Amino acid sequence: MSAAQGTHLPPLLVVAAALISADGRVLVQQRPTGKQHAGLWEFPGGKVETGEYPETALVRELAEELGITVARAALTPLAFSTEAGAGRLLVLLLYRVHIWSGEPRPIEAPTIRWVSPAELVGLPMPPADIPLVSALSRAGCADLLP
Ligand SMILES: Nc1nc2c([nH]c(=O)n2[C@H]2C[C@H](O)[C@@H](COP(=O)(O)OP(=O)(O)OP(=O)(O)O)O2)c(=O)[nH]1
Repeated sequence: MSAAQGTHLPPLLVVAAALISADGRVLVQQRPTGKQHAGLWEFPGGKVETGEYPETALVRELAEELGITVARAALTPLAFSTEAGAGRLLVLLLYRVHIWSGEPRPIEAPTIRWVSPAELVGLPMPPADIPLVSALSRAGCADLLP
């Protein structure tokens, strides 16, 4: 079945965060070995569980992956993308986040990095991230500040 025809499976909803530092840099993390897209850089986040609100899922994922606490009110929708994956449509929602408590540390990922929107463009990332990176780099560092 072609991507244009869609699939019979419901879309896979994934939420992710562009954590933005005081100087306008964005946090990315490397996907762990053994997972799809291993070694590529991604925005922290993960799958929305059945019955879960996207924002609740992202608050949960940021605590699990980076050890930080984020209020739902601190999540601002930034961009989204869709990608026809292996038999299932991925819908990726990206939120911007300026306020959190705790120091982000790589709990599940091998490495995290803070990069400028321009540096993001050159990083190897999953295909669904490309439109999100374009949205971020169009915004530029100054526009990303709160
Ligand atoms: N978190 C995240 N996932 C992304 C990005 N880009 C992208 O294509 N994905 C895809 C990869 C996976 O197919 C899916 C997220 O899966 P995941 O394995 O990170 O989700 P999870 O944390 O819930 O992991 P798990 O419990 O199922 O192992 O979304 C991104 O920037 N961030």
